[in-house]
Amino acid sequence: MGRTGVLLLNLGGPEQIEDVRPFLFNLFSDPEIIRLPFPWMQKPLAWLISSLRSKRSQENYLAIGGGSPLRQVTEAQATALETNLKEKGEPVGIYIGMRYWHPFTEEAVAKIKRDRIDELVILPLYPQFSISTSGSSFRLLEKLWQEDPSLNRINYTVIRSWYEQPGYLQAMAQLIAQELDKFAHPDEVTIFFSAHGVPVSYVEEAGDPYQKEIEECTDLIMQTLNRPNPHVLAYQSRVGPVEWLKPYTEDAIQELANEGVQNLLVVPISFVSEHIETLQEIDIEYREIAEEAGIHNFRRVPALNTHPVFIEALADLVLNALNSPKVQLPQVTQMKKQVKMYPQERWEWGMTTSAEVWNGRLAMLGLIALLIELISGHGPLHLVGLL
Ligand SMILES: C=CC1=C(C)c2cc3[nH]c(cc4nc(cc5[nH]c(cc1n2)c(C)c5CCC(=O)O)C(CCC(=O)O)=C4C)c(C)c3C=C
Ligand SMILES: [Fe+2]
Repeated sequence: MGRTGVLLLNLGGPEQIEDVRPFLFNLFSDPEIIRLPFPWMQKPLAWLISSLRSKRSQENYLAIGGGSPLRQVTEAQATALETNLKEKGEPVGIYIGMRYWHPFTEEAVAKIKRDRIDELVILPLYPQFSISTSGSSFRLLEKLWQEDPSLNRINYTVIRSWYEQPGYLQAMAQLIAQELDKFAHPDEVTIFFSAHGVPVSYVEEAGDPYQKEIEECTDLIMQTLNRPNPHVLAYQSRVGPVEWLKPYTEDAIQELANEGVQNLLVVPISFVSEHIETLQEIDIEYREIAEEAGIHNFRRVPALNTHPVFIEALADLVLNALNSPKVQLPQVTQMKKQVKMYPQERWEWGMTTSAEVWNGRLAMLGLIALLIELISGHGPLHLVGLL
C-alpha cells in the first residue's frame, strides 16, 4: 500500500528575538509580498526594510514573550490531525512547511521525498486564499516541483481555500458563542471581525480573491452562529505607506465608539492559530484604542488552535481531497486576470505595470528617506510608520 502524507503550509514566525530580522528579510524577499520592476532590487530592498522595521517588530514580539507561538501551535495541530486520521483508519505522515521561517517548506518537501510519500494532500492553514499567503506557498512548491522532476512520482492534490467548510464554520461559531456568553448582556455585543489586510492593488489590479472570500466567510460564520448581534468587518496589520483594504481596524473601532458601542467582541478570521497579530495587535494595541475611545467591555475570541471541531474539519478536508479529482499546482497558481506588463503583456497575478512603477518609485523614496533618517536621526520613515 502507498504512503500518504499531508503537507500543512503556514507562514512561520520568529521563535526568538534574534530571529526577527532574518525572518523579516525572508518575508520581504518574497515577490508575492513586495513586487518590484527589477528582480535585482528585491534583496537590497528586503534588507533595507527588514533593517528598518526590525526594532519595532522586535518590541512587539518582546511584548508577547519574545517570539511567535506559530511553530508550537502548528506542531500541536499536526499531532492532533495525525491522531484524528489514525483513529479513522487513515494513517498519514504530517509535514509542516513554513514560508518564511523554520521548518521551511523546502525542508518539508525533502522529508516527503525521503519518506517516499506516494499520495500527498497540500493543505494551507489559511482558510481564505490570498496571493500573499497560500498563493506564495503554492508558487514556491511549483518551483520546487519544476526543479526536481523526481517529485513528479508523487500523486498530489492541492486544497486552494476552505473557508466554506462546515466544520470550520461550526468551530468558529462555537468559539464566538462561548465568548459572547461571557458578557453581561450578550445580545448587546457588536461582533467585530478583524481580518489581516492586503494592499488594495492586490485585489483591484492583480485579482486577488481574498477580500471576496473574507466577506463570504464572515457572512457564513454569522449564519452558522445564528444570533441577532450586529457585526462589522475591518482589516488590520497594515504595513508601509500604500493603501490597504478598508476600513482599517483602528478606524472602525473608533467609529463604533463614536456611535456609542460599549461591548465589542473581536474575532480574528484570516488565521487559525494565535500569532503576533492576535496576541499583540488585538489584545494590546486595539484594546488600548477601544478603551481610550470609551469601549470598556472588550473581548477577543481565541484562535482555533487545536479546537476538536476544527481538527475534525481539517481531517474531513484531507479525506475529501484524497477521494476527489486531483488539483494540480498550476491550477492554483494560475493567473487571475490579464494585465499589461512592461515590456510585454503576459498572464500575471502580481502587480500591474503601474503598481510596479510605483513600487520602484517607492523603493527610491525609501532610500532617500533612509539617508535623511541617518543624517538627521529623525525623519519621514517614523512618520509613515516603517520604523
Ligand atoms: C491571512 C493572513 C495574512 C495575510 C493576508 C498577510 C499578508 C501580508 N503580511 C505582510 C507583512 C507582514 N506580515 C507579518 C507577519 C505575519 N503575517 C501573517 C499573516 C498574513 N499576512 C502571520 C500569521 C504573520 C506571523 C505572525 C507571527 O506570529 O509571527 C510581518 C511580521 C510581523 C510584523 O513586523 O508586523 C510582516 C511585516 C504583508 C506586506 C502582506 C501582504 C502583502
Ligand atoms: Fe502578514
